[in-house]
Amino acid sequence: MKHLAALNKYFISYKWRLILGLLFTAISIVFSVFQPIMVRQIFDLLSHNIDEYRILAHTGLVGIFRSDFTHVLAFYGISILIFALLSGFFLFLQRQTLIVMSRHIEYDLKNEIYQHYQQLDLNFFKMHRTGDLMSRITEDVSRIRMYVGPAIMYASRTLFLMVIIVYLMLKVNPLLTLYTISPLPLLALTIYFVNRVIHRKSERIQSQLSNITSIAQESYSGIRVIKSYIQEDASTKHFDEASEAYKESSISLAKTDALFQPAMALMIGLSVILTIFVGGIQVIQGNITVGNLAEFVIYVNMLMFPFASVGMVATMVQRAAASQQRINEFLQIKPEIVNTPGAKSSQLTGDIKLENVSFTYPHTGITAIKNFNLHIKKGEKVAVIGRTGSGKSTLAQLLIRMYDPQEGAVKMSDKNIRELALDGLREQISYVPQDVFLFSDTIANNIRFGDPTANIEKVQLAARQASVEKDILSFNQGFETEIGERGVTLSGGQKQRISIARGLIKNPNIMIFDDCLSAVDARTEKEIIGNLYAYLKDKTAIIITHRIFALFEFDKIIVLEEGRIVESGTHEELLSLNGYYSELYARQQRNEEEEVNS
Ligand SMILES: Nc1ncnc2c1ncn2[C@@H]1O[C@H](COP(=O)(O)OP(=O)(O)OP(=O)(O)O)[C@@H](O)[C@H]1O
Repeated sequence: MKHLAALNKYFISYKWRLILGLLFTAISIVFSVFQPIMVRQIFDLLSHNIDEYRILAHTGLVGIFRSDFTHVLAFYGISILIFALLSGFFLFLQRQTLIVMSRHIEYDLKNEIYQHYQQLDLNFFKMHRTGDLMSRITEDVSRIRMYVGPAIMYASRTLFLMVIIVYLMLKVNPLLTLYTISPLPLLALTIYFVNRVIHRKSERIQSQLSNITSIAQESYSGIRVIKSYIQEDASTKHFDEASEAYKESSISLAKTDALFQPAMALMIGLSVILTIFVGGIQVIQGNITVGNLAEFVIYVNMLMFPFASVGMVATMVQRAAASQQRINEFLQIKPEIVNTPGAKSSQLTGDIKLENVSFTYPHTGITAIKNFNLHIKKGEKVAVIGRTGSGKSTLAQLLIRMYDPQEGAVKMSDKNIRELALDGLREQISYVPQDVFLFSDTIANNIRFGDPTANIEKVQLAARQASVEKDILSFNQGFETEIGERGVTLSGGQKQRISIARGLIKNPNIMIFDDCLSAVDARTEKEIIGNLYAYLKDKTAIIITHRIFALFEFDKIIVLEEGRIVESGTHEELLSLNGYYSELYARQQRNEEEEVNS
């Protein structure tokens, strides 16, 4: 329960809605208890006057009596209707305040979690599954909403109703009150336990449903692999099994659900019988009137649902507490990569130094960069080459401060990047990652992601520089073509070049390309490199690659192995070393010759 205290700040910011909601609840209940009081008065009026009516029945006065009585009954009927309308109106206002408040809190909480996710660093995302992140922002927040809305509404209604009705009942007859309300706690308890069973079954169904969804999703995205390995039947069988389990659980839940309403009706019936039985004796003994008995029967009915909701509210609160605990776990995680106190933005010229840098991935213990020293001067073009897993991408991640090294310093324009404002640093570096990620949006907007203020001419220029403009114009809708699930499927090379265009449009002083030409053919690669020459003229560029770009004149080429620089120099210098670089170059030359010959 203590976890729910985290929500108090929302109750404080929506205090007026909460207070008004509770006030409307109380007013609606006050109007609703007029109905049993009036019914009692009608019954009493009837039973007092019935003898008089019998006496007058054979005289001419009966007509006058009947017409007067009809007027009285009509008055009561209209009054009951007016009070019911007033009670309903305030019930409407109660929902408008409390339920609307719960929607606002749901919205704020989702935003708070989403914003927090945006602040957290890569390490957090490596350590938690996407499904887990999603379920906390969707399912857990929905459960919190049930607590901040319906649970508060039902609980306050039950409380007000109980206080008022029990007070009115006690005024009439304490003994009958005791008999009437004694089955109610039992009802609340029964509903609580039935609800727990329903909840447990629903949880199982929910997880089976998400299992079915992921099986389906995986098989749609992997449909080419499934078809080429002729695994359609196996895939269908897998889906069938998951569906069967889901069906069984759903039927079992339906059975429990079917018990719920009859159990409630039985409880209400038993309470009404008890009230009529004990109340009837009290009427015969002259302790209460027939009107009181009718009044009590209505009270019992009025108390039933609120009491049944006590069980539901208890379950809602328990579930919300568990969800809030899960949400708090994430909200309490502090990002590790943050602005250090006094961090300032500073203009970066493109001078980069790595001094004795060592970096170990915290959750795997893999040391990807070891005692690394490198100086890249302003405007230099540097190629980083090395076997897979040698630490090339890690080096790029350290430069844009996705991680902080455990030892040594990364300096830009002679300032440790830890002392620079994080946004300012990342704004001045364009990083084109190895794994292309494009959003389900238009091509233009995907490129514009690098510079949201860019006009279409700038977008077109970036696409031209990345040698993808022709491809884009070949689509019917050109730059406005939607990509992603519902749009055009792009080839691997097209995606890579759009990703490059996104990096180029940003136009900063420092560019990092992380193996982002692997999916383009040799001719396109030459074209892009030709364009890049002019573009990168005054910029510092780090090009991580598996392939040697002999055409590009790098100021420096470094070869990494197990997180260390093992070779460094110009193209000619490295060739003369007869090491990894010259071996890679010879292999590449052979492949190219074979391609030409074939
Ligand atoms: N996020 C991560 N968490 C833990 N270990 C990682 C992570 N990323 C990379 N590593 C490990 O660090 C080492 C260096 O990886 P890195 O991605 O920097 O190599 P790379 O040279 O870029 O490889 P490739 O050319 O295949 O992209 C590898 O052993 C890899 O398994």
